[in-house]
Amino acid sequence: MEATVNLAVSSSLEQPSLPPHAAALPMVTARQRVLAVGLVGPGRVGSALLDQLRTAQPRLARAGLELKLCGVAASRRMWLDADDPELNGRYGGAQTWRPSNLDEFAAHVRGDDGRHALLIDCSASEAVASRYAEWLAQGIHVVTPNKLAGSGSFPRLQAIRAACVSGARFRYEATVCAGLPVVQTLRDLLDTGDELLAVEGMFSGTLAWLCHRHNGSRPFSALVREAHALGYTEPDPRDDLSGLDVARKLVILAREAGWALSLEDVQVQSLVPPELAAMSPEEALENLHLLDRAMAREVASAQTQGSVLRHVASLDAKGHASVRLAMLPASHPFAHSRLTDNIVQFTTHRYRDNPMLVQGPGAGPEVTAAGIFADLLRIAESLEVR
Ligand SMILES: NC(=O)C1=CN([C@@H]2O[C@H](COP(=O)(O)OP(=O)(O)OC[C@H]3O[C@@H](n4cnc5c(N)ncnc54)[C@H](O)[C@@H]3O)[C@@H](O)[C@H]2O)C=CC1
Ligand SMILES: N[C@@H](CC=O)C(=O)O
Repeated sequence: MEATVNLAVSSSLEQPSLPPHAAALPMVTARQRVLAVGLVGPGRVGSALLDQLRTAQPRLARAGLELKLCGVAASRRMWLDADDPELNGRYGGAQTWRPSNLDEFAAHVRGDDGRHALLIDCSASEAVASRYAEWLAQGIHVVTPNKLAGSGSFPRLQAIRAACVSGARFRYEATVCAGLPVVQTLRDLLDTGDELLAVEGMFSGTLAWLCHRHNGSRPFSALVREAHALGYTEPDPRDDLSGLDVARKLVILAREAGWALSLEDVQVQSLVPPELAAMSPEEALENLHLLDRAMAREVASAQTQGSVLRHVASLDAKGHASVRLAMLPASHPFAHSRLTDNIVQFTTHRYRDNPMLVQGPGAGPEVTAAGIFADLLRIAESLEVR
């Protein structure tokens, strides 16, 4: 899905208009930190992020951070803005779309004046994830909700980490449970000397919402379509339904803890029947009714037993990792979750008897965008004035 990009973002290069009350604020006289930002993947999450960044620009400028939103790249087209009249002239003016080229895009955002630059990947693309190491090595910071680098080939992830010797930073909080502070919480536990023993919980906003809403009154496929329209699902909802998306999150958390887990090590129960799995993404969206019979049986069986369906996952230090649809008694703590609630339960050496819980909405463009934005701000905090 490619959402329409609000080109008003290009006006970031103009003086932002201040809200009326801001006129009373003292003008910032100290030198501003400047951060050039390029966004790849203006879909549901990317568009929500552009809105949030644009809204925050005046506030951030008053706090000493000038965000230069200078480019958006989609899969086939990209838009570049520039302070450079020659470049603008050559392409018929800023705010013009032209064929996407990630080399050109990264070079444009990086500039040649030694400024701080950051690329945000809001795609779900392998091709984009494969560029991170190169960008980081060039000193460009990278922030992403895309799970493919964190859960994919281990050598590629090692190359990404190694490329950070340039001083550029790689942050990916939104890859696990969207805007919830999960990766940072785990990092803080480990950095302060705690030891991770196990993680369990509900890691899919889509499956949480589907389990919460599925009571047999509507076909399961209709609910999946609604979750897709609300922006909760992956671009291909089969990634959620097959358990792959949650398996990726487990791998990211395990690797954060220094455990060498890969996707093949995760035992996954898929809800996608083989005939649906074999279809193209477009065909699959047309044939979601193939899910209905089995899911009607699951919910009927849970109701007969006075239980609820919940999509749960777990991971431990021995490398046992699993993702499954469970029938839980109504008294189980996970049974009380609502809507897109994710629950992450960290059992650590310090939190051994009473595990630490992080809980809240775990999918949707706005909360995900906010998680990405928070990563951007953490990087911005550490920037020197140039
Ligand atoms: N929707 C959610 O609640 C959450 C999503 N995420 C992740 O955020 C990312 C984006 O998700 P959505 O916005 O929901 O998907 P989306 O399908 O709405 O947007 C993806 C965008 O990336 C673009 N794209 C694809 N390949 C590209 C390429 N090679 N170069 C440039 N652009 C490319 C697509 O055209 C599309 O505009 C995914 O990686 C997803 O896993 C993470 C946490 C929560
Ligand atoms: N599709 C995912 C989005 C967040 O990662 C989910 O439903 O959890």
